[in-house]
Amino acid sequence: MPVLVLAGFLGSGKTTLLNHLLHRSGGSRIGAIVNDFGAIEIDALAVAGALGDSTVSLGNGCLCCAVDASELDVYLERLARPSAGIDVIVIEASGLAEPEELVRMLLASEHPGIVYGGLVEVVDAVEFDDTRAKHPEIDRHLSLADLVVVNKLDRAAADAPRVLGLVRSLTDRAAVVPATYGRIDPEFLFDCRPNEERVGQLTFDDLHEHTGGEHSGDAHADHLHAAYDSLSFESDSPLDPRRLMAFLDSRPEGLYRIKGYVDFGAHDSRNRYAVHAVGRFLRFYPEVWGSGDTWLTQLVLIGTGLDLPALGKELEACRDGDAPHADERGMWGVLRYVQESESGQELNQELDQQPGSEPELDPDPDPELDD
Ligand SMILES: Nc1nc2c(ncn2[C@@H]2O[C@H](COP(=O)(O)OP(=O)(O)OP(=O)(O)O)[C@@H](O)[C@H]2O)c(=O)[nH]1
Repeated sequence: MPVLVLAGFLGSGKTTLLNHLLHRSGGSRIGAIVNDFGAIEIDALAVAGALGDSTVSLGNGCLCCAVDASELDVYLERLARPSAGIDVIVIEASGLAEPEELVRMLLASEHPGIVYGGLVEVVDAVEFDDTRAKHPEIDRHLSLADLVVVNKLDRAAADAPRVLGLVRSLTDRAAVVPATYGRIDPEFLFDCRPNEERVGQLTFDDLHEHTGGEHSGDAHADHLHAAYDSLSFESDSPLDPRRLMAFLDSRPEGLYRIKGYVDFGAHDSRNRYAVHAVGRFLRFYPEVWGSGDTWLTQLVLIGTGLDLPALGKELEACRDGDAPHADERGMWGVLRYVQESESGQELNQELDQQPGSEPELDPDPDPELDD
């Protein structure tokens, strides 16, 4: 059974692409191993409808460091057994994982039924230049890829030819596929074949180094995630939408990624709100609460140079002390960042936040009434 690695920097669209594949894979059944950087497994929660036999979640830390190949084998074994009826396994790496390490782990796997199926890298076309400037190692990741999906082209239409050309120049014969919301033909995935030469470059010593001995503390010092911290926040009392918006509006530059689910209590008792921030991009996605759901807020914040205790306190201060008296205007700030439908995407394209600024789209018919 082929096992593919789905990698790409924080927020590039890996979970979105995986969800697309899970919905559109035709007759083929995809097993997923989802690896989250934060302690709360937001990505696993977001992998739609697939939780159960065909999805395994590995939380809290990058797979490239958190488990060794034999642990990964246990998870592969679970998905690869014939009774699971799975045709291909996709490992969604955390946005800070080292793809090379994951490939090595798969090549070192002792599971007889699996074969390394290639590396898929997802690129955020909007953030690509900034991400490369901050993390030159991204170029190396792309050079190892067998398929590169240049995503978010809806937000980078004018720049698409340049970004696609640049990505092509950084890859080594990999297929480069343009995409929006990760909507690629699943055939690309099944056709994705690892380049034997690149795989051959990972020597026996590399494999031995990774699987044979203890990791020394320094072995991972140059990994992308070494400079990143994460904060996981959970609250069973609802958050006040105005306070949360004030927090988000003033979030520090280093806070690159926020993801999770927010309970606004009586402000909207029908929906929880999935929230995603990637750089200055911010969106909320209302999702109707299920009857068995526990009403909770669960957030993961990831970034560099963060004062985590201070951020934690600020989030705690977003708790709503006055929940039963929710007024309908309280949600307006949040609703400005809701993408109503995919056809409404154009409206939202220009909504990306500038630090401290208000978005242009204003659903408030009478700004005087706003507090
Ligand atoms: N406009 C736009 N937004 C997108 C596109 N693809 C993904 N997004 C949004 O980008 C945000 C991050 O997407 P995810 O799929 O969670 O990204 P990820 O790579 O799994 O994130 P991490 O696991 O944190 O690294 C979400 O708000 C998505 O809805 C796209 O093509 N266009």
